[in-house]
Order: sequence, then C-alpha cells, then structure tokens
Amino acid sequence: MPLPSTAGQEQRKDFNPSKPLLIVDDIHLRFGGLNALSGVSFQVQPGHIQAIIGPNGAGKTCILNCICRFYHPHKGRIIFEDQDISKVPTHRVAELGIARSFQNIELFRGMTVLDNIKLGHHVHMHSGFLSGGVYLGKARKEEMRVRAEIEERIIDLLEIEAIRKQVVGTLPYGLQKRVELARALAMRPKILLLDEPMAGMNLEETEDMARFILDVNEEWGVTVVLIEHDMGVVMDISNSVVVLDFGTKIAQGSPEEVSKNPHVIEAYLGAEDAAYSKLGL
Ligand SMILES: Nc1ncnc2c1ncn2[C@@H]1O[C@H](COP(=O)(O)OP(=O)(O)OP(=O)(O)O)[C@@H](O)[C@H]1O
Repeated sequence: MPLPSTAGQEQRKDFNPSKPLLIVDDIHLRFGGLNALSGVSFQVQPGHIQAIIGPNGAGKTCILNCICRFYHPHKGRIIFEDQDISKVPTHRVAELGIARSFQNIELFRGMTVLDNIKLGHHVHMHSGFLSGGVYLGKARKEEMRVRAEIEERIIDLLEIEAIRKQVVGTLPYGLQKRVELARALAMRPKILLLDEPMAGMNLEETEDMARFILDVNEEWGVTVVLIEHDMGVVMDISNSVVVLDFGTKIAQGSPEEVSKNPHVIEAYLGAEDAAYSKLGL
C-alpha cells in the first residue's frame, strides 16, 4: 500500500523520465595532497536505483558526503530538483528531501526502535514555541496524524512490528540496519542515499534488505543512490551503475554494460581478485 503524503509520491506526480532528479556536476574534492574526487559527473533519474561501485578508496562515500553537504567540494555543483544546493547549509539538506544511511550504523543505541524512527520526522517539524508547546494547532494535529500513519506503514513495510519497543542496542546487526532505513524513510525523502546497506549481513539479511529497497523504490517512488560492494545485489536491483576508481568516473551504464566494461574489470582486478569474482564474470 502506498505511503500517504510523502515527498516520494509528490515526485511521482510530476514524474518526468527525461529530467534528472539529481545532477552531480564536475565535483572535485581534496584532502591536503590527496585528490579524493577529480571531476566526477553523473545524473540520477527520478524513480531509479542508481548504484555507485568501485574499489576501496575510490571516492564513493565522498560523493554521498558531497551530495548531503557533509563535505564541501572545492569545485563543481550538486543540482537537486533544478536547484543548485552547493551552498545550502548541511542542516537544511534533509528538509529538501535528501536522506541517507551510513556505512557504520548511526542510531541512538539506548533508545527504542520506535523512538529512533520518530527522530527521523523532526526535519519536517516547523512548529515554534507557541504552536508546539502551548497551542496544539489544527495543522500540527493533522501533521501528527499523518506522521503516525507513516510510522505505522514504515514499520509494516520493513516488518519490524515485533521489535518496535526494543532498545536498538540489543538488536542483531541486520535488524539495526533495517531500523536505520526506517528512520531515513521517516524523513519522507525524495531521494535516499544508502552507504553499503548490506555490509556485514548474512545471505538472508541481504536478500531481505534488497527486497525492502526495491519496495521503497517501487511502491513509494523514492529514488535511491546505493553504494554497494555486493555485485550480485547491484546487478539485481539497480537501473544504472556509476563506477569510480581513484576519484574519477571510469564507467556508467546498465549493470550489464558495466560488468562487461574492460576498464571496470581492470579496476577490480587491480584492486583484488575477490572483488572481480563478485562481478560474476
Ligand atoms: N575526511 C577525510 N579526510 C581525509 N581523507 C579522506 C576523508 N574522507 C575520505 N578520505 C579519503 O578519500 C578517499 C576516498 O574515500 P571514500 O571513503 O570516499 O572511499 P570509498 O570508495 O567509499 O571506499 P570504501 O569502499 O573503502 O568505503 C580515500 O583515500 C579516503 O582515505
């Protein structure tokens, strides 16, 4: 069942396949003498699952950090929904509809699952002292109702009903990753940036997570940018793949195209044979 009143659904209304939702334009990022990103450009189409792959240290996480403004590139632009967000303050990025999960879980481990999910909503709360503290206005009551409904649907979709009252720190790793996804969804994102959501998971947890990402994308219309080392997952669920190596884009295309690209094969072979074998070639 589709999520009500989400940014994702609004996005679906003016769905225009020829117009990118996100444009990463000539991004350069340096740390001292290290060029972490050297002119990386790509576009993300609305409704797509866009994978970013590449050997360790290729610059994948740096790209996500530039998109959500944790890092400030010294050259280049990030355009989201026709707006150049290169100067938008970091704390405003979530309000625009950009949510992310982290490589290492970033949850409040001492709080319950539900409370962690509720925290995802705070980006849409605009009430000040009068409306929030003293007078519970009509609009705010309506917002609370919608939020509660969304919460329930997220819990339902991600199948975490049974653990909603459990303290996050007591949960197995795979479930904690699921709660992190739930909290990101509570932000009602138009685009979801996922940094290795399957890392450290067993096969069953990986398959579950892949299904949840597909559900979020297909049923709720949320565009996804996905960094993932598991090539099986990338090949299965992404519409398009960008390949980075040493801070530059070396290939882009459908999963099938990039898996046959000689530069990609070479990059992976150079990195480690195991990664190459994961390409399934
Ligand atoms: N805050 C930072 N300070 C200094 N160097 C950094 C910083 N963040 C990233 N780097 C460097 O930038 C390069 C790209 O890092 P990034 O984390 O984007 O790689 P990655 O492709 O995500 O790798 P992995 O798959 O191992 O997570 C690396 O050499 C990394 O050490």
